[in-house]
Amino acid sequence: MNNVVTEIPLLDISTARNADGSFNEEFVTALRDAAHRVGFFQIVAYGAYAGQDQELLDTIAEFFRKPVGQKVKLDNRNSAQFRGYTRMGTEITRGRADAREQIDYGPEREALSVVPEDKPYLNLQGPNQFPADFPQLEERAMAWAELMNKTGHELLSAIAVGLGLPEDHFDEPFADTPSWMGKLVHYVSGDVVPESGNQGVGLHADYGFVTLLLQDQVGGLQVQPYGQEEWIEVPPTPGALVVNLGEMLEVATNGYLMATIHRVIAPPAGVDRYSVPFFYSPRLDAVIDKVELPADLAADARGVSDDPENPMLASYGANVLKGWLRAHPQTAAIHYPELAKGRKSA
Ligand SMILES: O=C(O)CCC(=O)C(=O)O
Ligand SMILES: [Fe+2]
Repeated sequence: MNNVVTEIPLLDISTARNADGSFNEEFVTALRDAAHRVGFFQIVAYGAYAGQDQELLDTIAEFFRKPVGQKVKLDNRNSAQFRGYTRMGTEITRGRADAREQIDYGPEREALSVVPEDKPYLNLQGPNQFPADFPQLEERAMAWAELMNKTGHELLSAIAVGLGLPEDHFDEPFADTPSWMGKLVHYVSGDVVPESGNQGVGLHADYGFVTLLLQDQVGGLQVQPYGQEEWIEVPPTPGALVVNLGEMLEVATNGYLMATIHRVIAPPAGVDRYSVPFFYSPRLDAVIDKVELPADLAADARGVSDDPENPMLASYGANVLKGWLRAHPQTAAIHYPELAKGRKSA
């Protein structure tokens, strides 16, 4: 039985490589331990310019202070890609409204004109919705995404090395048209969205490979490491980025690495919380093969979670579309009526 985890590890990613460019063994071991045991950790020194994190959070706060009439011009119900603005309390997790509003965004590409019926997730390629009259939001969000893509690649390379694989093991599924996702999120207290209780976002695991999260100093993000009842808080830490693993890595490693369950408790009355989750993700049509683990690691693989409400799919596109349909039922009913009909809410 595992010991109870009480702390979220903190790693300095500027120590990830030796002077000759190879990965540093001590870093790789600490990363593997954090990823396996907790599934959540924080990193510092990831290469943001001084003040970049706060500037982004301030820009988001300024956007969300605009009247809702202006924000709904970017309504994600107009987007088959689920991009743009989600109104307060309309995103659903575990069947309950979340006390947050947000903008979802991704790579700016044209939607495909023809999508094969058996690959509906290819519809997720398409344009963003950003406010034309507040251009700094798009500029800063996209610059952030570039930094997060670099950081995500570095972390996944180090994770590969920790699993005894070549550092470029996971590169191919990310080549050409990777389908990363960013979110600009504003949480409010539960009394603003009474049906949420105090659910900022309900408990869930992330769909992709690696999530890189910028949170402000308010707090409320909680994690439930594998096999334990106790929730632990991810303490807001100036200069740090929170990292957690998604379902694709759990599938690929047969549960040696886990998509750890987490949630956000809504802030107290009158307090706003802002965060920027970034999901470092491969092409929509990527299918992830299981990796061959060294025997000592394979012995510690825990298998893939068997939650009938949340089957894990090796096809990245199918896995991510499953998540969008569940979280945004109104948008799903408009753009994916056949698929939306077939699923019960989870
Ligand atoms: O805002 C946060 O702190 C976490 C959000 C989250 O877990 C998600 O959007 O997947
Ligand atoms: Fe999450």
